[in-house]
Amino acid sequence: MADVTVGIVVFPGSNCDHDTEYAVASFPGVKPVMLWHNDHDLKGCDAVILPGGFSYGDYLRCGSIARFSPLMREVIDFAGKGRPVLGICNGFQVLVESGLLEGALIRNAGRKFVSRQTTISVVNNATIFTDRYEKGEVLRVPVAHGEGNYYASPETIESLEANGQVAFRYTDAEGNATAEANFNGSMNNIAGIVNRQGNVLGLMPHPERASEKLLGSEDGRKLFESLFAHLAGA
Ligand SMILES: NC(=O)CC[C@H](N)C(=O)O
Repeated sequence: MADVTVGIVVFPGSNCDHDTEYAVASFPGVKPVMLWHNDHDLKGCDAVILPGGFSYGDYLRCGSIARFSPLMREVIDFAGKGRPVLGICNGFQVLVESGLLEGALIRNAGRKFVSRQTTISVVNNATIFTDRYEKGEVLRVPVAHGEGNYYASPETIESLEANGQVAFRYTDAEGNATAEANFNGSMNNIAGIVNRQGNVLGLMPHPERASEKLLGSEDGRKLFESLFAHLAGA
């Protein structure tokens, strides 16, 4: 695989930045580059990842202050040019607050922070982030969030579904989108979506925490593999 560089944006309060760096660095030919939120330069990276955490202490709403970080102007511009941007958990929240993805992430149904293993299914495997998965493949990927309840207007939900923008759904181990699997109350069991152009993905589960056997699951690896193969032109 040709060398690719992946920028990981560090906000004050990020706490999955180094987990993400570790996971990214485990792929041959892929170099993680840490990017400070207060800079203005994406340093020529081929893709940008907004990692999980508690940017700005989750004040107001998760991601709502991080969205105004100087580097986010560059990220919005980069995404507008069709370049790949991935937001994981708090990163997903920053993406919806920035308007790069539709909808909102509100308090979990049950009002509690939830940290646990989940099962999710690949709904759309025809994206640059998911094409190494089978359609309907069931993955074990952990979550840890307080505001992961995906919400949007019925019209938006309808268009996300119709356009194949739902990338992942919370399901049971058989791939059924049951109410029990939907622990945070997300509309249509939505765990991750892409933008209309397909170059921006946000998801609440943490693929970087499911990237090697020792962590209990490797099911998140193919997400990175899909993206990195795309970047390398493979
Ligand atoms: N792991 C995370 O990124 C958590 C995101 C955010 N702090 C929340 O609780 O919803």
